[in-house]
Amino acid sequence: MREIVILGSTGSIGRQALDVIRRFPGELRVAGLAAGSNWPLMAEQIREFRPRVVALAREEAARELAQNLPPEELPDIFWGPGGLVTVATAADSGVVLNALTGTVGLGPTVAALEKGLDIALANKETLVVAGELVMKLAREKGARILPVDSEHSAIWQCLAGQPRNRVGKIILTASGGPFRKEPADLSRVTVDEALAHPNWRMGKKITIDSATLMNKGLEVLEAHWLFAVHYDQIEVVVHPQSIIHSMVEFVDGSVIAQLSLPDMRLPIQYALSYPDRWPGELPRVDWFALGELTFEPPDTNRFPCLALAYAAGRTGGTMPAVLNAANEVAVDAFLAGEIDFTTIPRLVAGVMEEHAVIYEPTLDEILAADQWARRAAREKARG
Ligand SMILES: NC(=O)C1=CN([C@@H]2O[C@H](COP(=O)(O)OP(=O)(O)OC[C@H]3O[C@@H](n4cnc5c(N)ncnc54)[C@H](OP(=O)(O)O)[C@@H]3O)[C@@H](O)[C@H]2O)C=CC1
Ligand SMILES: CC(=O)[C@@H](O)[C@H](O)COP(=O)(O)O
Ligand SMILES: [Mn+2]
Repeated sequence: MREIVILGSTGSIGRQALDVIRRFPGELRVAGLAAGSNWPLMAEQIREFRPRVVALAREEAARELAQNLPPEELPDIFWGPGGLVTVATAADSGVVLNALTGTVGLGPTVAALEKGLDIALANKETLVVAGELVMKLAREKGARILPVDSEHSAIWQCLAGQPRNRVGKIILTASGGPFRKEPADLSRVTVDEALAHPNWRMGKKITIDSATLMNKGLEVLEAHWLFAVHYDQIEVVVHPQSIIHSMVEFVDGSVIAQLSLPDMRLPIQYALSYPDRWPGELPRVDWFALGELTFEPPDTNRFPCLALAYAAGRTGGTMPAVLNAANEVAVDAFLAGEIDFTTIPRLVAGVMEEHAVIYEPTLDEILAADQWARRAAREKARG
């Protein structure tokens, strides 16, 4: 029986992970859960999955949770960043699934790795912000980082059994988002339009990132760290159907791709079953109903965030943390109706231009750069 801790259990990935666990009661059991403010859903999850330990973002939410569960069903309840770390390190073995959104995912990832625990990583911001430190820590502690992001799960599967020094390039597929072709003027798109992803139902932050193509940019950095490939070896190809989740081209010109219907339960399940594959009833590709699979280059004039992410990755040091933090603030401001869609890349670029990069930063220097970028981005968002 594999013990699973889920950080972000009330979110899109967290809920789908619990659905996977529900399907494999003989293989997986929930040891701990953590979430932000959604205590009513957390209460339901506790009743069904009986974790030993849980955490919420704030003390008031934790109190509400405790008051709304019968004493015999009460797990140990914690809160705040410390609570996240307590839950992340609650098991002595098994897998910690990090499905938190944003930089808040970094602290518990580091804590779990320090303890030598394997991480199933959906929270791409962890690697964007501190990829070098996180990968080094995982190597030192003998812990595995199991990719959950669909593209990185695909690449991981394509690389299985292949010589790592024979990779020519990684081809990251992108849906292109809801504004791939239109409208011509992106400054007037609404929040609802930006949240209408053509293929995936996800949390708000990643859905806006998909619409700006920042999601693909963050995934370029994530691939760089996970698979130790240079930025010149990572190509983004727009594939609007989201059936091919990514590909690897080897030095002899052969290309291996991973295909499936767009359903995150598959990469989640693979990370939790690895190195095995478990039989299941997730929807299958119907080849004759599929229609065309098409490919086109990304338009970086229309979507400058992709180029900004490559630039931040190539610069290195604290720049990726600044890119990520400025983007988090910009996305929040767009969702709150404070800035328009085209201001997101302009704001991120402006903050990056003002940043004095620290190379080979410590974790504290990365966190300080993150805080600086948030302040700078908030000022710009206020105009
Ligand atoms: N959704 C998807 O299909 C995919 C997501 N990813 C990545 O996975 C991660 C999660 O995405 P997604 O599931 O869509 O996001 P959601 O917004 O749906 O869920 C985020 C989760 O994090 C919790 N959370 C937020 N802030 C805090 C905090 N301060 N302390 C504790 N918990 C907190 C939320 O709790 P609450 O709701 O209770 O506030 C929620 O459980 C992101 O990094 C995303 O980029 C990657 C590939 C696909
Ligand atoms: C499901 C998943 O992994 C998302 O990151 C997805 O890739 C978003 O789609 P885009 O290709 O539009 O960014
Ligand atoms: Mn992805």
